[in-house]
Amino acid sequence: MAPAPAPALTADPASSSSEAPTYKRRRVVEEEEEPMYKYDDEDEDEYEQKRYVPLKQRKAAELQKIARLRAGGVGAAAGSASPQEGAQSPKRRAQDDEEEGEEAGSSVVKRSTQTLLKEARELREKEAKEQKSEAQKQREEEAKILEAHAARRKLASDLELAKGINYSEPLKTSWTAPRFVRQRTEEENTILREKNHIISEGVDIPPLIDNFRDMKIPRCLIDVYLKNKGIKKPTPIQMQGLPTAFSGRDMIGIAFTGSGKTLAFSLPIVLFSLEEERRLAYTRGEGPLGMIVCPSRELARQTYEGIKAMAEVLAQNGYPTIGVLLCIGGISMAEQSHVMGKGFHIVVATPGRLQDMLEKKKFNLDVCKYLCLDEADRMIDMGFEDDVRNIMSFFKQQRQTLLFSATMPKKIQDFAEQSLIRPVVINVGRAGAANLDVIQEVEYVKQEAKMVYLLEVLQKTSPPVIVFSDNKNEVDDIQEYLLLKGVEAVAIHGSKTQDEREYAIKSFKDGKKDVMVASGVASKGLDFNEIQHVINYSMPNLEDYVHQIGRTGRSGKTGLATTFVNMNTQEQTLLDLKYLLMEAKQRIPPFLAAIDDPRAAAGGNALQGCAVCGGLGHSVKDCPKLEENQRRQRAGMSGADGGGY
Ligand SMILES: Nc1ncnc2c1ncn2[C@@H]1O[C@H](COP(=O)(O)OP(=O)(O)OP(=O)(O)O)[C@@H](O)[C@H]1O
Repeated sequence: MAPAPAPALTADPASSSSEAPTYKRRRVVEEEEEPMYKYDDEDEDEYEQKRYVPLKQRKAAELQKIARLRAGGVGAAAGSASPQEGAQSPKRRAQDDEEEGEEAGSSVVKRSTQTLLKEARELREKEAKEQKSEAQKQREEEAKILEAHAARRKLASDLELAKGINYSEPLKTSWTAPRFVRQRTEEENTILREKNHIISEGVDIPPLIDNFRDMKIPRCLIDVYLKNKGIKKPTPIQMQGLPTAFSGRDMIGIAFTGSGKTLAFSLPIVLFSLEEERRLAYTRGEGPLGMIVCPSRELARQTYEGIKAMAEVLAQNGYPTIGVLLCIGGISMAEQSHVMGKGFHIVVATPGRLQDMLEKKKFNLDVCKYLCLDEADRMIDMGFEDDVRNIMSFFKQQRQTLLFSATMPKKIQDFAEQSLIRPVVINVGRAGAANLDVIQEVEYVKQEAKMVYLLEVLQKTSPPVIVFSDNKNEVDDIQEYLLLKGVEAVAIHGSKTQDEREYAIKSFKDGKKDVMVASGVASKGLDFNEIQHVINYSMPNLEDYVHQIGRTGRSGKTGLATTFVNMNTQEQTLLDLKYLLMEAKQRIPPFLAAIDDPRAAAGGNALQGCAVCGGLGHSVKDCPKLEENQRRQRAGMSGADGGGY
């Protein structure tokens, strides 16, 4: 390659020797018949050497040259001498040439190679720097957004906040793990946790226990209640969650849908009640000892029924009676006055009705020591945060607080952790990951073709099937269409009366109806018997999607989920969905595979996920949930579908 004869080489006053490399290089150029690559500005440069050019002009010419070379990029640079060389000071250039060696021929090749390499390296460095600063900028931007998002008050009662009450030690309970469990080393516990895919964080985490007998649960509950439900062995969230709750520790339990979280928080409250009642029987006006708050009436009722069944089995086996109250909107509390009349231990509630009852002083939380928020993140998302905080202000003493959900974005975890006392965080799988027992199929269906296609998709499995739509009118339309086509379908959404909702759930649960058409909120967390197929008539946000498909594939059985998407589905959501399918090793349809992640092109870590909603396909900067929250805040509305009251 031909060198670029630069004026600086001859003009360097530091080159006193006649053997100066500048000289040799000039000879080489002269001897060459034609340089392999010709520098466009060569002649001009030669000319410039021979006349005086004022400094200002020289600088301007240098700058122009650099700009031209930059515009040409690496490819153009390879065809020329180095753009950097053009920008070098004369002295530096002479030094470079000195370093390049004495021999003319080899010096030509060597110099140009080195220049190109140097140039490429510099370009790479420059690009890396630019990328780094881009990533840095993005991180800073995200941190700011998160800070604003986290600028919520602690999830503590106003009373506690006002009085500056800060409990530092967890509650003490009389429960202890068996000796052989306590004697296990931390390494042994770690191995057991790893074997069961449990990740626990916190200080002094209670050891996990992998069978119900060793948990010191009354025999009748194991032999009757659990056996009747086909429950023999604890699931991972129960192995770690039950000993943690029994020990009085605050906890955040995150495990995929259908993994048995309900038992992990219901059983401890039942056993604490039993112990209290044995110690000193509850009388009229006393209680509750513990509370479970759920985001929807149906979920509250389901949990209530589970606890009632446990209490009945205990009573039938000679244990004291445990009073359980259901406190949800849409039912007459007078019906349950007999429960309140006797004194009761447990309340299962939705936030609105609970708040109402507390404000009307129908009962109080003077002795309440146990609070569980089921689907805690959803409750906060649905706008119940202030209700929950208000409920907390009715507590008069330290409580044990438990938060459970299948989706718990890191930011809500962080926020909740601040409000708990030395909490233990238990994760089974990634928060927000789909249940691996669900086969997920995603189909592109045009908006106008959906209804007809639904009939075809219904044939994929035998009943029972749930069809989800997030629009109440659409829920009604789908039910009507299915009924017209002879499909036994019921519908449930927040605008239905309580009787209609209860009828729908009961007839579907009892197998009298094949299809339930539901809005997401109304059926969240519900545990129906062996749902074969979940159809998402339209794609909801990713967290709702995970909860909705999680109505099938429960208790270790396999289920199918079909989701309709089309051009109305946001690309962001589709990208989130694509990553979720990849994570669960599901088939990715070509139209999803074709969606590129802009972060991947920018060199970002695509699979890190959004700290606000947990979606893997975007960063917090583009979080649709954050946008939705802001929109709601501006409009001053809650996201509840009427389901919580
Ligand atoms: N140890 C167990 N072994 C087998 N089945 C179990 C076990 N524990 C609970 N189940 C059953 O698994 C089903 C799902 O349990 P549960 O409703 O508690 O799930 P979940 O984790 O709360 O799900 P979601 O997040 O959807 O609310 C229920 O029918 C329950 O009876």
